[in-house]
Amino acid sequence: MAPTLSPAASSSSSSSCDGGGGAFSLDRMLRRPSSSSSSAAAGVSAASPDAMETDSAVTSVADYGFVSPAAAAAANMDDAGVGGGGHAARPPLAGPRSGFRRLGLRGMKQRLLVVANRLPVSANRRGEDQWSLEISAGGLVSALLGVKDVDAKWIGWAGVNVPDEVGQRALTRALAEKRCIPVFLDEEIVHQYYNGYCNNILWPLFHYLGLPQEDRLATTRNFESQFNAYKRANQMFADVVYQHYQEGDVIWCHDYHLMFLPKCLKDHDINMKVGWFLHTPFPSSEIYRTLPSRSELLRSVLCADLVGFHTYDYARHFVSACTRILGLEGTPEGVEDQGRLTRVAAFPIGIDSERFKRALELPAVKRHISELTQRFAGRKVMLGVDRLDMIKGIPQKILAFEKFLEENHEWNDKVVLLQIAVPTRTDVPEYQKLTSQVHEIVGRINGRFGTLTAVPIHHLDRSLDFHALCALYAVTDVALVTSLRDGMNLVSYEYVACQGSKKGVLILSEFAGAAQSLGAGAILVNPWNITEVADSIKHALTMSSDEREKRHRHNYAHVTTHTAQDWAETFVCELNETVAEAQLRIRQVPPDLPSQAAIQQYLHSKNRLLILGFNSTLTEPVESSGRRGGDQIKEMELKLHPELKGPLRALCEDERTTVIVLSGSDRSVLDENFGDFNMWLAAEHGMFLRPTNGEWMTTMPEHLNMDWVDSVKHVFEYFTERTPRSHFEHRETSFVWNYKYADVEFGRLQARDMLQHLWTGPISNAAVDVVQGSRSVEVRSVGVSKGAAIDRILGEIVHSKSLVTPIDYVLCIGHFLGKDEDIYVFFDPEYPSESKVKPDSGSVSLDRRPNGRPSNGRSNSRNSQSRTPKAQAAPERSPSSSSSSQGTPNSHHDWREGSSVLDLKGENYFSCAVGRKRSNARYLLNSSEEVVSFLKEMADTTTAHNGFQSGTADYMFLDRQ
Ligand SMILES: O=P(O)(O)OC[C@H]1O[C@H](O[C@H]2O[C@H](CO)[C@@H](O)[C@H](O)[C@H]2O)[C@H](O)[C@@H](O)[C@@H]1O
Ligand SMILES: O=c1ccn([C@@H]2O[C@H](COP(=O)(O)OP(=O)(O)O)[C@@H](O)[C@H]2O)c(=O)[nH]1
Repeated sequence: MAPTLSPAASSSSSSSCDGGGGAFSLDRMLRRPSSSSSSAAAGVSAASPDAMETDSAVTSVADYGFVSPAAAAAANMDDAGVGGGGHAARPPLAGPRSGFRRLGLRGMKQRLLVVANRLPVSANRRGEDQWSLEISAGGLVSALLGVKDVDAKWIGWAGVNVPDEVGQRALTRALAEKRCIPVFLDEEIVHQYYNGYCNNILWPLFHYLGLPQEDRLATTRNFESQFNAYKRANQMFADVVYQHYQEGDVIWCHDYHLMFLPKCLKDHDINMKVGWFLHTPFPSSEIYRTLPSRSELLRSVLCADLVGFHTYDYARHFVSACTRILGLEGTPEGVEDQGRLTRVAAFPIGIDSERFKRALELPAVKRHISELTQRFAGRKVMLGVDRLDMIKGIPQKILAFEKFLEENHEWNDKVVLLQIAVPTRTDVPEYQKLTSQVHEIVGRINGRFGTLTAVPIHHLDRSLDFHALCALYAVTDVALVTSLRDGMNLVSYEYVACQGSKKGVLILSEFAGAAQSLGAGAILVNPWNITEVADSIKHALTMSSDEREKRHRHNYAHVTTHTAQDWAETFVCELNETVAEAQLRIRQVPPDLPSQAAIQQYLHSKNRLLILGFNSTLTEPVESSGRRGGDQIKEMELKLHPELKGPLRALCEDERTTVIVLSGSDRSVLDENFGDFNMWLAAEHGMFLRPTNGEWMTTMPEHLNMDWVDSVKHVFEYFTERTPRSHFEHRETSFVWNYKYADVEFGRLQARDMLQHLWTGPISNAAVDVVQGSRSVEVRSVGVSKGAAIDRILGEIVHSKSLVTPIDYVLCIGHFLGKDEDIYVFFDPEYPSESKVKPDSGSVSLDRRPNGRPSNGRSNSRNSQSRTPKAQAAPERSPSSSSSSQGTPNSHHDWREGSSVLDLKGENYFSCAVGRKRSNARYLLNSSEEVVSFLKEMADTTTAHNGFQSGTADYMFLDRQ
């Protein structure tokens, strides 16, 4: 499995995937169709002849083949790529990375649907129903073409507007030959979605160029419609996926064009396996958060099961954006939202290096090489190959070259820079401006340094075919990659792959993803530092052959072992594993509270106990998200949800119901919110108890050691002062430091540091528990926990109410920290009794009661629960100390001995965690809003039920004294 948030090593780490057995296969995509099959389809003409393959051993870029139906049939595969004996017809793949988990029916292979904005071919119309197809240039296309042995279809836009049905049908047929499926986008949507939102907004932003600044108002106005078009376009891609999806397929969405797609897909079918990979950088959250639609896009991407990036940095930025902007939990594995994990990892892409090496052996390429060698004899040749995009730093590169010429006159006639600038996104004004800017600089420099016979810069505004490109890569002495930002940059990989004999030097921008993999062998530069780049050019041109060789060897080893195929296999394998793990996790998540059953059992029971947490259970929701963090002041002042007042009062007034609010908050907070309710209040995790209409008393175990308080206070003050927007609460038996509103990453670091202090500092031997929440650190005396307290609280209630009927219904709802979840277990009749006493739980302190009588721990309690109830009055006790303002409950009684106060079986015990998926509770409610609806319904139903019964039965009052 790929290590998450660390590079998913693309060469060896996926061997575990083989465990799934069988070959996952995308291989047809790369098979070269026979000439008959490629021209046989009606209306399909061959791609441009100069790009056609001349050596049968190597596939050319132009028809880098997708399987034809005939070829598929020959391999016993149907057109959908799922054939009866498909995989048997093919030899098993060699090597440790060859296997992907095979899912689905025996003999069928898992299929991959690659969804990317662009198909790997662009279509040119040759007549009403005639199309020619040509490979499109670009990193993503090159990488996926390098992926062999996977059974895939590619869904995307053919890069052309086809308004008529005849044309659409013909193109669909032609593309089917290449296992491509078109998404038809009309001109307006392409303008708004592709030129607008993708290339004018997301692309510059993701490459740190910021949002468009001129004419702010117009941008804001356009933004809305462009974003809507973006969503619409993503939905159109999704619609095509639905049509072709078969259960078990893997859907791999690519790039910033399709950030909305994971959501569309999961909304349609939650069981789809969806991966999303970003080919560009993901910027620092400080840049990303300027995007108006930032949250919607993040949330949509998080719908995917697996989210991949080229580098660890991009993955880290993404997780950081999710924590800071959405307020979600970033974990080493990814991003967690309400217990659902989206795995996030780095999967550095590679190339099909063998294809380049083989190409160098082709006669056509050799011819090119010899022509170029002659043409530039006596001069060193430097090469730049880029799409004409501002992120590629072409002007900066040329200016650095100018500076080099300026400072090194001896090189004036001895070096040439060949710059291939492939036109791209030519409809976007920014790109048009860049073209003129580059032309102007090139013209100026050539004018300045050129001679009658030679110019220093050869600038080509066009793409080259594969053979010409390989030849160029092979003959040049230096490659100059000066991207201002670049997701990876495959040109640098391709250059290294073709330099087996020459061992030329790679000058590489430190802002390209490739710098992380090729940084050791390349000369790394900051492209903004023109002087540094100029110096590096000199260094490269004058480098000793020994140094060149060493550097080259390093990079060559990387490029030839981290291939595109490894990349894709690792990603798909990881996606399969992620989904399998998620399914396991889901199985462990408790089910939703069966509210009807809980209400019906409640109605038909005679003596009920409701234990309710307060914070995030009964409180009114406060909008809170990440950095802005909602309303801190409001949230710090806990308030009972206004809609709960009525229902809660109705439940409390029912004679057969005892309600306890059990909270970590201190007494004043509970007094303020529940002072006039007919209920029991337990503050500070149950260390203080207030009976209905009574006074507070303490339930603290005797000898509770509080010597640690001063030291802890000192540590908490120290960290609060140094962590903006954090705060701490000092309670009688605990301290809580809360950093929910602080910068999440800083808060987490500070928390880690604080824990170090607490564990190793002056209180390391104190009798305290350090409890970590998701954004808090709490220190409590040993023995302070809700589970431990409930034992004492229950004893107190039993006494005060002189119970004659056993409690035959318990509902316990709370958003409790792990440590306090022992309360769920305390009542659970089906929980093994041994596990109810946790070594560090407060129940241990019960055994130290001064009367020396063992409190029986949980086993007695459990025995009594499982016995047939015999209503017994609880033992007599001395007058309650609850009348004193700070009394102590009778600690000598043992309310369970010889009595059966609990009559709980599985069906009348409902423990329920709020908003936590990992819980010991039996059930879940997802939010405090759900708690509100549930308690309302319970109260309403009970009122109606009691009303109906009141005329006929008085028994409800008979069970109590
Ligand atoms: O289709 P276009 O709009 O013309 O753009 C071409 C592609 O450019 C981007 O490529 C990125 O992917 C490469 C492979 O992962 C990576 O090496 C490079 O750094 C990126 O810029 C873009 O992400 C693709 O979607 C475009 O198709
Ligand atoms: O004339 C050309 C120039 C470049 N490329 C290919 O375009 C890709 C560029 O990928 P890169 O990752 O360097 O950058 P991107 O253009 O995707 O941002 C490489 O695979 C090149 O081989 C091409 O096919 N024809």
